[in-house]
Amino acid sequence: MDHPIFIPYSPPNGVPQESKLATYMSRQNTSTPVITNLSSTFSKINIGSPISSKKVVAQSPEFIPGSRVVTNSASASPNFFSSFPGLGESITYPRAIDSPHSGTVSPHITPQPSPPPHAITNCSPIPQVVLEKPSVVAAYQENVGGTTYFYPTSADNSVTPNDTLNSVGVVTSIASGYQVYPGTPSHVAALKGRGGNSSYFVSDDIRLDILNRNALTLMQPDPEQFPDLPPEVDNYHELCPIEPIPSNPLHKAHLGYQASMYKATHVKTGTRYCLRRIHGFRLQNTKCMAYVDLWKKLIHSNIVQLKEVFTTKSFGDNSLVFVYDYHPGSETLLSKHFSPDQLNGYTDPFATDPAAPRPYSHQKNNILRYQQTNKLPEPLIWNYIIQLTSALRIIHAAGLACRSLDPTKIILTSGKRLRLSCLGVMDVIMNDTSTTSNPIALVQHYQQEDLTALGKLVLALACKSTMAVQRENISTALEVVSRTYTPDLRNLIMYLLSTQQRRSVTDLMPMIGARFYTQLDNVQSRTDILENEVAKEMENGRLFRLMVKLGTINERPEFNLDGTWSETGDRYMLKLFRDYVFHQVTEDGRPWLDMAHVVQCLNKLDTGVPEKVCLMSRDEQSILVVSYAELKHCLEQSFGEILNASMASQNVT
Ligand SMILES: Nc1ncnc2c1ncn2[C@@H]1O[C@H](COP(=O)(O)OP(=O)(O)OP(=O)(O)O)[C@@H](O)[C@H]1O
Repeated sequence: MDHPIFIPYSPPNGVPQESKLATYMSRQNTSTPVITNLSSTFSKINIGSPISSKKVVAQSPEFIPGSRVVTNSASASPNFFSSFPGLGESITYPRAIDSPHSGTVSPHITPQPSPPPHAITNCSPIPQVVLEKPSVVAAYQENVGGTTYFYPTSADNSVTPNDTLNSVGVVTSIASGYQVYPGTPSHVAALKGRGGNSSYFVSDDIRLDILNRNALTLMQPDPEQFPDLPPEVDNYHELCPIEPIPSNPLHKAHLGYQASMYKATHVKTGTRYCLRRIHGFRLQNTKCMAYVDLWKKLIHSNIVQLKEVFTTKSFGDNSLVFVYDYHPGSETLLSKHFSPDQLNGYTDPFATDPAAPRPYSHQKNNILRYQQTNKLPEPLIWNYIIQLTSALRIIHAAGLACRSLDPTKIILTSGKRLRLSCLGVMDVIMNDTSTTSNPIALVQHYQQEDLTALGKLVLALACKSTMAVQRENISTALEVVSRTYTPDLRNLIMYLLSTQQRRSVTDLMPMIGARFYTQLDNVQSRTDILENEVAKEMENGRLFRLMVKLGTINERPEFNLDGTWSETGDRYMLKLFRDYVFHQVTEDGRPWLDMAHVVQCLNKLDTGVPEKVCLMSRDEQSILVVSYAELKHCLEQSFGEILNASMASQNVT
């Protein structure tokens, strides 16, 4: 590790014994600090530092020393990887205190704004390049912000600055000396209209969506509004109704049984689940639990997984509870596409009484006008078909049937994701599969019913009316579909509604055809976008952890009864570093804010690169030249002390 170089301004030949710097030096048992004359030292070192009074060429100390030729200093601007000018070229000597922040000033700099994100993404960080073997016979040339850098390359000219040769002579890439988010990849930037964004933080739409889901996940019920909620039901507590509990007990669902939905937290794991409670239900026998076991094993991106089923008296009755994964912010297909406020002011013409004395042509025109205004885009309907058939395919393959393919039992979450939400309920409530002599034939019958239900659902979506699937409306509805959608969609519906033949979900695949590729492309593009968001947040998360360590150490009022702990030794160095990173000011004393500077410094600290940095004491009397490696050591050391002390105190208590 590099020895830090201490540069006292006054007195010239040493650091005052009582100074804070001295506390740092005295902790350096193994390394002898180099104390040197300020100006002579500055003329020798060539490092990035904010201390400068004039604009100088952008240069990154990570570029190979000695192998770089800078050709265009005038137009050079600093970039994300080299925010600061080199000390060797221009120095503002520490002055007597003359700043508005008298006594507490940070090093002065000539602020040089970071380039905009797109410019940043164009820079090439070339840290720590180690060309091991080949003799340098040619130069690789690169222009960064108007400055041309030359790098040595191998004899065959095939080695770029990012390349090195491993011991067996095979070209391999080496990673940069410190981690950094390299900017939006071009293939994601091209998806901008589809959600790509070039900021360094997660995009607004994704952020809002996640915030909303988090808020719903953490939501607690108002005890005054729900006084009857049991505090605990089986292994679940913190029950919170997902929908208003119907005051009218005659509001029935699921074959005559009232049902209600709750979000709940598992007492042991803290995971949130969705409980579907069937009120007043007595389970006659447990044979149906074999089906529950089959459902529990079914995992698919288009179904809400069933976790467990239990009976309980905690609600004051005999309730049957189905526990599912919780998908916050979901809405049913019914409320998304068939609620009155989705009908653009129209009333559903299919819902009007067919026996009403109105000429048929009038009714038909009415339907067509309504349908034209409310029509769902055909790609969206195919998107739904692909997702629903995808779920049905694995359900049927598992020897099960959905039995609840209904717009109220299909939930929709962000990204147009559909999930079947009520699986297994019918198998338990009806319990008919256990009483029949031929359960396989019964399941096959229900599978056929699933396909009919799918046909009706697609027809309802295409006509934007749940009434379109009524027996008396079907022929008109099919006519409407023929007029407004492709023959493929009509044929699919016809196939699903034709009950004479035995149908299979796999027969739908050729009907979907090449639309499957469109869907795949959309999903993969979305994955690319989300992966880029993760890449950003991964870096942000890493820097956050680093900031937590720094914040835990900096300004700690007292440690182990030592009130000066955070101001002395390693911690003093970290305090000066904190000033260097966050408290820069311009020459006229204004705060200088540059996110790129902060990110770059923290990244270098995290990795502990050998690059040196100039830290100035607040009284501006001393400058310390120290490597990031040394700072990292200080950080780890100091945080380790705090960590150990915290664990020791835990052991005591
Ligand atoms: N697994 C789940 N996670 C989160 N919310 C869900 C989940 N399943 C359903 N929901 C939500 O719970 C609410 C009620 O669902 P439910 O299946 O009872 O529909 P419904 O329209 O109330 O039907 P019904 O009138 O038959 O009860 C809906 O808003 C739905 O989005």
